[in-house]
Amino acid sequence: MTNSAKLNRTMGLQRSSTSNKQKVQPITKVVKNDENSVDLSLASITSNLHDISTPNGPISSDLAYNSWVAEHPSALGSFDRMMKAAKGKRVVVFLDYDGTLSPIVDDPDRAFMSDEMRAAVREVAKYFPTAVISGRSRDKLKEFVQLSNVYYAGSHGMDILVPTGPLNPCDAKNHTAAIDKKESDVLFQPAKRFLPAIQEIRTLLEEITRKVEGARVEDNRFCISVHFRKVRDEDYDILEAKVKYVLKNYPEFHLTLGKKVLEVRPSIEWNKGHALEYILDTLGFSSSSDVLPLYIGDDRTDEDAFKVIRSRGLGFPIIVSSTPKDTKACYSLHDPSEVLTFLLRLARWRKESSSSRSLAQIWGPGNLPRSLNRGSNRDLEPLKAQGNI
Ligand SMILES: O=P(O)(O)OC[C@H]1O[C@H](O[C@H]2O[C@H](CO)[C@@H](O)[C@H](O)[C@H]2O)[C@H](O)[C@@H](O)[C@@H]1O
Repeated sequence: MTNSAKLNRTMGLQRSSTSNKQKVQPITKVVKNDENSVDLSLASITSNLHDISTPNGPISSDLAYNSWVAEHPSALGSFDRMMKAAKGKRVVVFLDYDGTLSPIVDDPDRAFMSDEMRAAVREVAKYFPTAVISGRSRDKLKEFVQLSNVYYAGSHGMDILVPTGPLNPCDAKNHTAAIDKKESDVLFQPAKRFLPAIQEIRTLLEEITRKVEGARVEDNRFCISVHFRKVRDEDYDILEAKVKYVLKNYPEFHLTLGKKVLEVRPSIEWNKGHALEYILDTLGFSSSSDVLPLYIGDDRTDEDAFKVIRSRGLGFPIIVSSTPKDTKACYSLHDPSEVLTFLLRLARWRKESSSSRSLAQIWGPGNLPRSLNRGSNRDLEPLKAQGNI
């Protein structure tokens, strides 16, 4: 990154009010190079710059990234402003796993989270209700994260384990007592009825992709991933055709695209956005107007959660990306190492503001020194205040 890019990130450039148009939808034709997808408007702005080179190489990618960060300011550079807006609100933290808490690596079984990241998430979860929502199976997710003070939602939110709360009776059919867990926990599995078909599909996919070198099928319980990160470019089309061939006999399923991965999912109206709302409901936060969800994620499926936060009108949708991307997120972080820094700052901020709360009790209401005083109501609506909704 150039010095000017770093400076822009540190400053947390102000976002303009332009809206983004991408919708996360089932795909019919897959566009493969998803990790490098560029916002079309940026592409058009910078398309003529690709040939411009400096003694240090081409400048176009930095320029495109800087313009994008201007639209999606760094959550680190904007941290103080964000926290000022969060004062007096109940912050609930939602984290994606792959590409957010762990770096993207070739082997999905080795996408480990660092000890530092684990400690940071543990610390955040001490101060805020915290959930990890991932495309992974819930068991695998828990195996990676290894924390007992967070909530887990696997299979893109189709497998949620939460403590019993004020449950919506309409959802009762989707609840199962969590046998292996605490008695007070329930499992929410809205795609339960698809399990036998999902297992059939997994077996067929394993068989049919066996001869495509580098292809790998991962069982995520309520969805199946077909990885192509290690598949040769020239073999991709045949892999995609094979996956689609299997799906022809399963009209209740559809295909979506993640980072070098095709994902087979049951066609129910349930995604990470619904999972976020469900978890807020179950924790008893549904009707509170002072709840501020903060969601950090890097992939297409996280866009559903960003959209929900935008429609609530309050919260921080943060995308992790080192390249410009069309997104509904308002803020950005460059990579998992910035996620780590952000989480540490978040926990420290709450720790420090908790101590100033105790001071308020000692000093008595209204007697706090100015520097410790809470923000005014004007500061309590981050998205609105920034013109982001
Ligand atoms: O919702 P997420 O936690 O982001 O999970 C989405 C998918 O992540 C994993 O795949 C991605 O990460 C792998 C490890 O870094 C990488 O090899 C792969 O190319 C990425 O697509 C996971 O393996 C999938 O099952 C998840 O659906």
